[in-house]
Amino acid sequence: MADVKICGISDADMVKVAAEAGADWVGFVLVPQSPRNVLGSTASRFELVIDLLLAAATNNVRSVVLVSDPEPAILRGVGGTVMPDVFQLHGKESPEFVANFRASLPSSVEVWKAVGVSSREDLEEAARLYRSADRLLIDAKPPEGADRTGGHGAAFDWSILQDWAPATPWLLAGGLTPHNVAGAIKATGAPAVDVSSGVERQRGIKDADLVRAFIAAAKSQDYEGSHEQAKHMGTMARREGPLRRIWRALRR
Ligand SMILES: O=C(O)c1ccccc1NCC(=O)[C@H](O)[C@H](O)COP(=O)(O)O
Repeated sequence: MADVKICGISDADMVKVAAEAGADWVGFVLVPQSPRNVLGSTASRFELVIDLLLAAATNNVRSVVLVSDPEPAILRGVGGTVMPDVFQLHGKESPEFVANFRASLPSSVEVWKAVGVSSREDLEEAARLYRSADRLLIDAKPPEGADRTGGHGAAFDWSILQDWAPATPWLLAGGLTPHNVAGAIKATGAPAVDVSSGVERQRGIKDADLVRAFIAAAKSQDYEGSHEQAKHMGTMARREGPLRRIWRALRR
């Protein structure tokens, strides 16, 4: 069963929704250009980040702080408050930066490196360069001229992943939705998946039913349907509770 990360959450209620639906990680974006940014611009810039990290801890779901070519002050600021379970580096961080950052943290905190790919060569290069990362997040390349590196709802050609077996654990990201995630897991063998746009009702605003539907589909791996069916599935997943969901999945 694939692990699931719901990325770009910006309020504590949605942390709870994702945790109750069975998410393995919740991600918080600290990138000012992002519509999901949770980093404030004033002296209390970490206030919301701290609230979200505490909400994740309270709801027993692992937290991922996402940064992109971060200023040292941001890393020091987060690390000096409530330590997340994971730092996800989603910019042009060099292999040396990743290795040094990894070495500076306790082993209980993971460092993930996100890479945009469009070819087999990109995948192989990422696996070779970023051996020190605890996980690779394999995403689509950002569109030409984009002001941020992720969260665009764009997929890449999954066929490049065929028989790819890197030494480093990895997650599949980019353009995943409740409708395509089960197929994506089947097609690629991804051990974990990540989503942001595909569970939003409008850019930057998460939809609780789509979050539930995505997690249910990723965990059962056999769901395909329309947007409305997906939302309905999310509602049913919420009503049924985890045992009933498992029972239904086993009966299929
Ligand atoms: O989500 C953002 O706005 C974002 C901004 C800057 C750097 C990375 C960002 N997101 C990274 C993620 O982990 C997304 O979940 C990943 O790119 C997949 O996004 P999507 O295709 O929208 O599901």
